Amino acid sequence: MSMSFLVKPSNCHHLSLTAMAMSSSFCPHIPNHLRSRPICSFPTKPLSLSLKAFSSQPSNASFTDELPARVGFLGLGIMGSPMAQNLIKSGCDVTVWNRTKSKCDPLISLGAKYKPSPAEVAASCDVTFAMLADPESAVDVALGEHGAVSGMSTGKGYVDVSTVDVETSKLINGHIKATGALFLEAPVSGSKKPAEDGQLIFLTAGMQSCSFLYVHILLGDKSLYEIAAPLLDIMGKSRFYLGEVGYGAAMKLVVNMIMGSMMASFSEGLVLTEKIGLDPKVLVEVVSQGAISAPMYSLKGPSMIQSLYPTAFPLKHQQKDMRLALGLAESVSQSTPIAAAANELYKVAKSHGLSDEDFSAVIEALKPKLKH
Ligand SMILES: NC(=O)C1=CN([C@@H]2O[C@H](COP(=O)(O)OP(=O)(O)OC[C@H]3O[C@@H](n4cnc5c(N)ncnc54)[C@H](OP(=O)(O)O)[C@@H]3O)[C@@H](O)[C@H]2O)C=CC1
Ligand SMILES: O=CC(=O)O
Repeated sequence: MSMSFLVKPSNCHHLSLTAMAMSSSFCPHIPNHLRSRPICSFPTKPLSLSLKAFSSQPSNASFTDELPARVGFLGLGIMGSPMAQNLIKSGCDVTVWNRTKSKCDPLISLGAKYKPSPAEVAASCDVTFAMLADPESAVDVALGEHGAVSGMSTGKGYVDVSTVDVETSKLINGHIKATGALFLEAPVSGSKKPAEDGQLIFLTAGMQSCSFLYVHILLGDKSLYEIAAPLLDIMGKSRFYLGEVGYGAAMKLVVNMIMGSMMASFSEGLVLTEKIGLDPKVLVEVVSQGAISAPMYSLKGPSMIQSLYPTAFPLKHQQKDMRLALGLAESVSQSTPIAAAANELYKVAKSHGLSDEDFSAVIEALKPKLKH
């Protein structure tokens, strides 16, 4: 039997841990030069076990009223821009960076500072957020040349809110913590509108594990979660702390695996309704009144019927999440046949040039004539 504890280390002797680097070796996007580096440091003695049982729970309480003085934001796409905007509007001192510099301009007009690299943002801020497209870009921005890690040091924190796989999150965690800084993974549930409205749901985790015989010990504390809490509360409506790094990423992938399958199934219902001569608008109405009602169907159904897919959540990201969720299921030999079938539909949609449309464009993969 394995048990989990929160461990509060009271001393800071550091130990390089290569096991995590090895665990990342099956991650094809991880650059070779990072695979062999010792990537993780953590306090080793004395391990003063506080023995507080590990738990996951939603929280709405703020741990502190104080906002971190300087906040960095890397990645200003559909999600990153409104999230950073909400921080600026709430009075935070925000410094931004984006690969395509022009996306920084609207935020600079709102009062944000600009630095020309992730390293310089991290070096000039107390807490730096990253909202990148996928595992490859999250690794590039954190660990690449002039990446955020080069600007991190003791007393700083890095919060990765991108949707990535468990191995990527652990890899970035290891490199950030090796600088003496703190790491929190905090992917979000909620799309463009919830990001604009400050209504996101954060799925966070920041500890790391170590096994002694049959005892599974969690190392680290929740301090970055507590420091970042007021910022998360500006951008979101709720936050969950799920313990060990990887559980936030995994929860997000499970949620999006369900969402991707739901959208594929809804798409089949809409095209079948139309084909048999029923009005798909009525289907949307019927669904909205019953037990399978979901905001997503009511929100996206009417535009799907008109073959319109204004992008809130790009289809390429939904397919990425299906792929990563299937990998997660594979890692524990769990059968997920519905998600696997849905993933095929997203792949077909991508092959027809629908990657940058909203993920509801997956319905086009079911039509004899594709929109594009
Ligand atoms: N949109 C949504 O509804 C939601 C998205 N998510 C997740 O949030 C993350 C961001 O999504 P979203 O904002 O929609 O995506 P976008 O595609 O709009 O933005 C992606 C961001 O990543 C940057 N980027 C991509 N590749 C690289 C790279 N190689 N190096 C540096 N920067 C790079 C882009 O920079 P550039 O501008 O230069 O291209 C951009 O800032 C994804 O992981 C997604 O799965 C989570 C919840 C909801
Ligand atoms: O990841 C997408 C979302 O809507 O959540």
